[in-house]
Amino acid sequence: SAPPDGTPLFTVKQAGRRGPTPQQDRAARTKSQVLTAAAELFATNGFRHTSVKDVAERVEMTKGAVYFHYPNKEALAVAVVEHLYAKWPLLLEEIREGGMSSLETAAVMLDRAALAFRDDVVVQAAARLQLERPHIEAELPTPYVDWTLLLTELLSAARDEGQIKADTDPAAAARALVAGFFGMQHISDVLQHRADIVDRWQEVRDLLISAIRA
Ligand SMILES: CCC[C@@H]1OCC(CO)=C1C(=O)O
Repeated sequence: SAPPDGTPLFTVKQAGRRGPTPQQDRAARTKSQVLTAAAELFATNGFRHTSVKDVAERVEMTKGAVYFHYPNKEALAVAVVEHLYAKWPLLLEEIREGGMSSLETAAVMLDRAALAFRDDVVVQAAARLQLERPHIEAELPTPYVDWTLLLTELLSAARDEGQIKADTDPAAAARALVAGFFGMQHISDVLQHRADIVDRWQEVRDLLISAIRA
């Protein structure tokens, strides 16, 4: 029922609203701009040839404004790589809503990953940073393991659902798909700046999936 002083209920709810304040919104936008600028520089020039000064200049902010969000260049690299790995559970959730089979879900996950590696500069930067990890003094997430686990689970379900051969080893097939995808995206990047990644991925995918499909 309405509050005793007659204030419409929605005003009271607005007053207790837990959403971000305009200041918090602005800080979140700035932080995102800084991360994207760092990703663009990491993707193009690599970790060692990118400075916090370069990032600040790219977003027309002071170095202090960058340090407010990220204490150093290594923190920027960690944030970029963490952004890469945060994408996949959300993507899996979205694909699962489509009600596809486990095998189709695995294939579509990697199809979408190919598009992300072609179009998303944060993903491109994360892939380069993972190759440069020996020169980055920070704890970066271990590469490949998330994908291998995700695909192992999907292929185990696909085997149980009769979509792939009963004698398939899901973990071995998952490792082959991750290796195939990683190698494919790396070669496409070196030779074609990933312009042909979708075609190259479809070749790898069709060969590997046809080898295990029931
Ligand atoms: C999906 C294949 C693996 C994927 O390819 C590039 C890359 C960057 O390190 C990956 C990862 O860490 O999982």
